[in-house]
Amino acid sequence: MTNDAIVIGSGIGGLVTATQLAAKGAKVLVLERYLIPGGSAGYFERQGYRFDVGASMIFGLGQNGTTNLLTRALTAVNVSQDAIADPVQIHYHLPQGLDLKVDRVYEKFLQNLIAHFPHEEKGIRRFYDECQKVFKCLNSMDLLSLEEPWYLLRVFFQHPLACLGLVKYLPQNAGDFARRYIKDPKLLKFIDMECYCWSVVPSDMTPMINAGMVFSDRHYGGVNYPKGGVGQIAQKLVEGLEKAGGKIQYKARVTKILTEKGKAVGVQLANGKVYRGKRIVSNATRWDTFEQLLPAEEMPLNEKKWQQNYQKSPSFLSLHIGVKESVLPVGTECHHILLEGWEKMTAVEGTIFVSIPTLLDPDLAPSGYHIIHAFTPHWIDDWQELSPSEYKAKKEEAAGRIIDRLEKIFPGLDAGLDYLEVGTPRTHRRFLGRQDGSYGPIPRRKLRGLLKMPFNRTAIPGLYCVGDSTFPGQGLNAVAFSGFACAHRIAVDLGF
Ligand SMILES: NC(=O)c1ccc[n+]([C@@H]2O[C@H](COP(=O)([O-])OP(=O)(O)OC[C@H]3O[C@@H](n4cnc5c(N)ncnc54)[C@H](O)[C@@H]3O)[C@@H](O)[C@H]2O)c1
Ligand SMILES: CC(C)=CCC/C(C)=C/C=C/C(C)=C/C=C/C(C)=C/C=C/C=C(C)/C=C/C=C(C)/C=C/C=C(\C)CCC=C(C)C
Repeated sequence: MTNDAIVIGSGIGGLVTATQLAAKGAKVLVLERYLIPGGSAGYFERQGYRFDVGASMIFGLGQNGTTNLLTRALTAVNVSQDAIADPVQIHYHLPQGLDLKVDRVYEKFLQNLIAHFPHEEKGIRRFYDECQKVFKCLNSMDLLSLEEPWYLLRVFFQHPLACLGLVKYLPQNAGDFARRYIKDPKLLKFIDMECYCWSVVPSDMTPMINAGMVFSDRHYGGVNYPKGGVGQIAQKLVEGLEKAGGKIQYKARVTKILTEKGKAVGVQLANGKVYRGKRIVSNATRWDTFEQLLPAEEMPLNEKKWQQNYQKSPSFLSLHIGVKESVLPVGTECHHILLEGWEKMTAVEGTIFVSIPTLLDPDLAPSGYHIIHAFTPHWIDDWQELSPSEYKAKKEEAAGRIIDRLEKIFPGLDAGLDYLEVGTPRTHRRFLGRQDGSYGPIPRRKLRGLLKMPFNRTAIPGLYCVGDSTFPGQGLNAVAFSGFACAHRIAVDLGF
């Protein structure tokens, strides 16, 4: 029997699409090139440590509202994931002595920020309260496919004010609101960093809808770490997928999307095997989908336009560190951002991101040790055409520079090292299957909010895209939304 849907890739976007469809009774096959599911939300194990490969700050595992999309995706296929609440989203170590913690409690966070900028109290409250308005609109309604007119009609009648609110915010960026309410240049730099650390662009280019989600959900459902590591989310989704009758194959690299009379009808694997499906879903990036899996010279016009609007963000240099527990004083927070000069915020090796998951789940490391995952932006071009010894030496030098800088917040780090593995943009390309190891698409210039971000259907009938190069972009909870929307649209198209 032909598959109802074939999903290329088992990132969170692909798995949410697959589980949603399987839960509705569709026959689903997921094809994953790697050995385990999860993509950027995967993991690897070395010497008793379980390291997260990418995603480390997890939204969407809350219990209430409608925006807890990871919890909802798991529940839909009768599985669940224990989550550990993170009391502080980020501890910022920023230039000009701006040392600040983003507390889970909204008012406490505002007070911490206002203490640094008492003259801007009004502006601070107006900006973050505006973000809360976006979130309240989203968190009041079922989140499904915006390409499905009956759904739009239904939510509009159920929640007219929330819908009109979202229509207002869709074409706007967070920076537009920040500059309207706030004047202090240092505070505006801080708002840029608040956006940059998850959207990889400053506030002027960060869609207001996404800022509303992140800046509010962290105080609502909160940032929660999945017990057992980030990789557990994908493992659980696969368990649910299989319970619901869906299938997944690993080491199954799709090299071609097959079309007949312009319609997507199946896929071909690297080993030549062909699978046919009524609908094909690509969880590979749009660049991979339209340049590698389909003939680049036949790229649809709207994809060319998308590439004119969005470019690949840099990749990351990642240090996966095992360290003696004595290096981290009691009370250290799980996530840190380090930047010494504002002008370096978006530069290569400018901002350093740090995640220490063992502070929340000690079982991820041998007893007496912690995991520190430190990462900083890097472009693949700087890592190409190196001999193996040059590559190794370049990794060691870069790791040395990062560790030196981290000594400022974790004195004794170097002396306390137990394990170090360095990942480069090449590592991300190879193991996560992402073109140039990119973290995802970023606007080439200031765009109108999310208006230019495509939904799931593509110009090729029968082919859908899901994941971070579809609306609303990067983030596990964001790609989970894209998965819900994609499955909804396909289910309607197939009459489920
Ligand atoms: N929160 C964080 O700290 C953080 C950090 C890094 C990444 N992320 C997020 O993770 C999300 C990624 O989710 P996603 O769903 O878009 O995708 P993904 O990139 O995680 O997963 C895509 C999957 O498709 C597979 N794949 C790619 N090409 C294939 C092919 N030809 N054949 C078979 N399999 C193939 C890959 O191996 C991978 O498993 C992004 O939104 C990113 O922002 C978050
Ligand atoms: C009817 C009418 C008239 C109308 C209608 C309208 C409507 C309905 C609309 C709607 C819309 C919607 C639904 C939307 C949605 C959205 C969403 C869901 C969104 C989401 C988002 C999310 C996000 C963005 C997230 C993100 C996150 C991230 C990215 C994170 C990351 C992180 C990192 C990287 C960090 C790290 C750090 C350290 C470590 C320190």
